[in-house]
Amino acid sequence: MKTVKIIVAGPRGRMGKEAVKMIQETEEFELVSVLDHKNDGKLLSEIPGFSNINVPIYTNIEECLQKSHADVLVDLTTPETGYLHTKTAILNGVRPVVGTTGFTKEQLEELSDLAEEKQIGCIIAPNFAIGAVLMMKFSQMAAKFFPDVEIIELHHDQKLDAPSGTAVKTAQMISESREKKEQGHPNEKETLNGARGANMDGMHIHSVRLPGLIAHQQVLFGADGQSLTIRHDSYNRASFMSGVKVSINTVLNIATLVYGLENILD
Ligand SMILES: NC(=O)C1=CN([C@@H]2O[C@H](COP(=O)(O)OP(=O)(O)OC[C@H]3O[C@@H](n4cnc5c(N)ncnc54)[C@H](O)[C@@H]3O)[C@@H](O)[C@H]2O)C=CC1
Ligand SMILES: O=C(O)C1=N[C@H](C(=O)O)C[C@H](O)C1
Repeated sequence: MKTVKIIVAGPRGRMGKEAVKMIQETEEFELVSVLDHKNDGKLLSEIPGFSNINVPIYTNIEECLQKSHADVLVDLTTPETGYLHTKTAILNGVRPVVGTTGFTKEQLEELSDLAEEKQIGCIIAPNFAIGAVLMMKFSQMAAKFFPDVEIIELHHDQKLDAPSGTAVKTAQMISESREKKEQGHPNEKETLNGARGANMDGMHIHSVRLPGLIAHQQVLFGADGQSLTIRHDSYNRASFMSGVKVSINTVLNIATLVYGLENILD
C-alpha cells in the first residue's frame, strides 16, 4: 500500500484540526507539513493541541510545496488564500482537495482550465458531508416536479462567506432540473432591503448566522396544498471527514478539476 503524502493548509482552524486528526488516524495517509500564516519554521508539535505531530509549519506556499514532496494539498482556509493555494499547487504538480468556500465562478473556471492544461486532478467540494450531497441531489430531483423553491442555510456566526458554498451549489444543481422562474409575486417589493434574501437564477437564498449552529440547510418546496422540506444537519465537523478521505483517494486518479462531491460518489 502506497502512503499518500498530504499537506494541510489552515491546520489551526475548525476544519483544519479535524482534517489533521483524520489524516493521523488513517493508515495510508501521512501528514508531511502544514501551511499557516504564522509560526513559520516551527514544528506543529510546538502548537497547543498538536503534541507529537512533528511536521514543519510553512507560511510560504512555494517553499512548502518544494520541500514537502506531497501528493495532495488539503485546503481549509479562506476564499482568497484557498484560491491562491489551489492555483499554486496545480502549477507545482500537487493535487488540491479544497473544502474552502467562497470562490467566484470566474476563479472556478480559471482553476478548471489550469487543471486541464496541466492534466492534474483537483477536487473542490463545497460540502464534504455525504448527507449534504444527498440533500442537494434530492433537491435537484424534487425541483423537476416542484419548481417553487426557497433555500435557507444556517451556520455558526464565525462563517465569513454568505451565502454558503453549499447553498450556491444547491441552487446550481436545482437550476439544471427546474423550469426557469422568478420565485414570488411578479410585483413583489422589498420594503426592507434584503427581506427576500439573495436571488440566484430566480431562487431565493436566506442565510442565518447564530452561535451554537454548525452547518445546516433546508430546501423548501411549495405547491398547491402541499410542501416538501429537505433538510440536512451537520452536528460536528467529523461529519465532513469521510468526504475528505474519498476526495484524497480520488484526486490521485483523475486529471481534471471536479467541482462537487456528487461527481465522484458512485
Ligand atoms: N467543504 C466542506 O465540507 C466545508 C467547508 N468549510 C469551509 O472551510 C473553510 C474553513 O472553515 P473553518 O475551518 O470553519 O474556518 P476557520 O476560520 O476555523 O479556519 C480557517 C483557518 O485558515 C487559516 N488561514 C487563514 N489565512 C491563511 C493563510 N494565508 N495560510 C494558511 N492558513 C490560513 C486561519 O488561521 C484559520 O486557522 C471555510 O471556507 C468554510 O466555508 C467548512 C466546513 C465544511
Ligand atoms: O463554514 C462552514 O462551516 C461550512 N462551510 C461550507 C459551506 O459554505 O457550504 C460547508 C458547510 O456548510 C460548513
